[in-house]
Amino acid sequence: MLGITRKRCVSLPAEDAVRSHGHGHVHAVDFDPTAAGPDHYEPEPAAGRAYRIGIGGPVGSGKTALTAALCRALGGELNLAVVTNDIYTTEDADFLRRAGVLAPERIEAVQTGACPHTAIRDDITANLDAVERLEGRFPGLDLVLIESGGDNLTAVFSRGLADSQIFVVDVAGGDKVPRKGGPGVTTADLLVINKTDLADRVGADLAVMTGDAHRMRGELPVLAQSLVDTPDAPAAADWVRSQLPARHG
Ligand SMILES: Nc1nc2c(ncn2[C@@H]2O[C@H](COP(=O)(O)OP(=O)(O)OP(=O)(O)O)[C@@H](O)[C@H]2O)c(=O)[nH]1
Repeated sequence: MLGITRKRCVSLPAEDAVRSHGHGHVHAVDFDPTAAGPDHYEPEPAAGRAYRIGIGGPVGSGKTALTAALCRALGGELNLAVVTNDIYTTEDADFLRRAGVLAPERIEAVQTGACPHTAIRDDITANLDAVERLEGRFPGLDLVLIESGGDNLTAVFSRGLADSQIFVVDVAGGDKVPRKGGPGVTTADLLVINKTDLADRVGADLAVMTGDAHRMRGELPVLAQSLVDTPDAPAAADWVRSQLPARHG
């Protein structure tokens, strides 16, 4: 015995049943492994730094395309920068620079060298360094969009890195994806169902996708969009605008 209190599953007297959560025992601390919501006492972002929005989701769902669209929509009204994450390349940063959506020096590339979730959730140091370099280069930065590399349904941003997060899935992944859940689908501040223009071609039922998404997310917003039909993502841009004064003002 090490003489420290360890957070582990133990059996407690009946009066502590209030902490029971239905799998046959109670926890010694208020810990619910199925909890989906953020900490109610989550601190506000520190004044004087840029607001940070993480954009995550499965491979190829449209994260870079959404990032480009948001830069086009918001770059004229906000002091904006981007951090991209790729495993072995600077592919997404190169794409955004080539597309000319922001001045090249406003885009920083992080190479994770491992599964993307390791750099947005587990050890966020490289991403924080990139954000701080951008903040140093562009005083008064309003917003940094941090695009994750494509990962699976369990990959979400550490709240220490992103103030809000968008999770992007697409219809080509199949209309079963939203009901499969996972923290990206259930807890992201905005769920985007992308590539709605392809729904008929891949036999995906959009009503099923949005219905399942709302069922999995409760009150949290869901946005179905096509970046072919609306290349500047006006609804997603409005959502980003709504985040800034609410959390930063
Ligand atoms: N038809 C259609 N294609 C789209 C849409 N959004 C993105 N795409 C295309 O889907 C492909 C993948 O988009 P990306 O934005 O690179 O996807 P990503 O999630 O950043 O991909 P990774 O970074 O590799 O995970 C590209 O060819 C995009 O042009 C859309 O709304 N409709």
